[in-house]
Amino acid sequence: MTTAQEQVNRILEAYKERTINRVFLVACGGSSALMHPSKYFIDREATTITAEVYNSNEFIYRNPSTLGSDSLVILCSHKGKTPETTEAAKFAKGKGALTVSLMYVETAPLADESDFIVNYSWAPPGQLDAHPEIANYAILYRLTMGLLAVKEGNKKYEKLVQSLDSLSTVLNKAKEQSLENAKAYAQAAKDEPVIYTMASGVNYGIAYSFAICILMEMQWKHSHAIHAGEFFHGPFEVLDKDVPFILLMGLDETRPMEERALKFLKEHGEKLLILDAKDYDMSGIDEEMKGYLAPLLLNFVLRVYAVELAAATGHPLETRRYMFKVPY
Ligand SMILES: O=P(O)(O)OC[C@H]1O[C@](O)(CO)[C@@H](O)[C@@H]1O
Repeated sequence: MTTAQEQVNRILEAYKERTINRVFLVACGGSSALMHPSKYFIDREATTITAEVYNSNEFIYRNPSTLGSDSLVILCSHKGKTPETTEAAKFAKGKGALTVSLMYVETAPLADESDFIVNYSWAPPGQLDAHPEIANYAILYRLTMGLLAVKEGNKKYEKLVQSLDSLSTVLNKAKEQSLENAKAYAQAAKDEPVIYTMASGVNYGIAYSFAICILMEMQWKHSHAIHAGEFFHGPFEVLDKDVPFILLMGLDETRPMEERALKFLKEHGEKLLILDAKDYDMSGIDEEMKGYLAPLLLNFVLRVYAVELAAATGHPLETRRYMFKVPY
């Protein structure tokens, strides 16, 4: 097997051979959540290229009229077996798009329907990946920052590659710093029937994945990922001293929205978990990359909390009643 970096390099070469003016980021569930930071990056930095995040099934039903030979479609599925995502790759290829699929296995139905694949590194929740610099979030940034480097001369790709060398150290320190707090939080929150998550900008996808994958899928707790700007347009009405909220504070341009939500949460709520990227040591990460890489840090820290929550609830993260068990 070639290394993920070699696979990425080949894809960056392939970008040079074609016109690309639109990126579709297509996946389901947790794999969809991890596409959001890359859309944020393209929205902020690209001058000629746009990006959209689609659920795989909706991508086919909605059938965007701009999907065609000038499109890059990036798909992701952990084991490359989610049927909607394989169908979406086939659909995109049929429209003439360049299809690139991420998965952590070497062979899978999704690979068969894609022009290129990247095999990313993967570790179970809360465990430090031996190679976080080539885990899924990092690969997505390599592919999207690499795209803007190739097509628009954007300089962030080099800064990304250098910064990713320090990611392992950053995450290691974050785990040490979080473990005791995570254990205490898990004891306090284990019997809560509902926990809301909130974030904005580059971190919204992280809040979404913690709500739908960790709390709902893996802990069977009610949840909803609330956008920090949308909080004031409905959701804040449920806030009270006994309603738990998790707020992610990032380092990106939308942080003022999270700060506004924090102020209100502190005034009217009590059961709050605030995870602020500012509180972690991000030495080695380029200043210009800290905002973009904060979701990788916060996502990892949240997984440390997830492991402790599962231990406290006695509900293993692997337990499912429907997923992969009944027809759907
Ligand atoms: O397509 P993937 O990434 O293999 O996803 C399969 C499942 O894994 C999750 O991402 C997390 O368990 C779910 O949301 C999804 O249904």
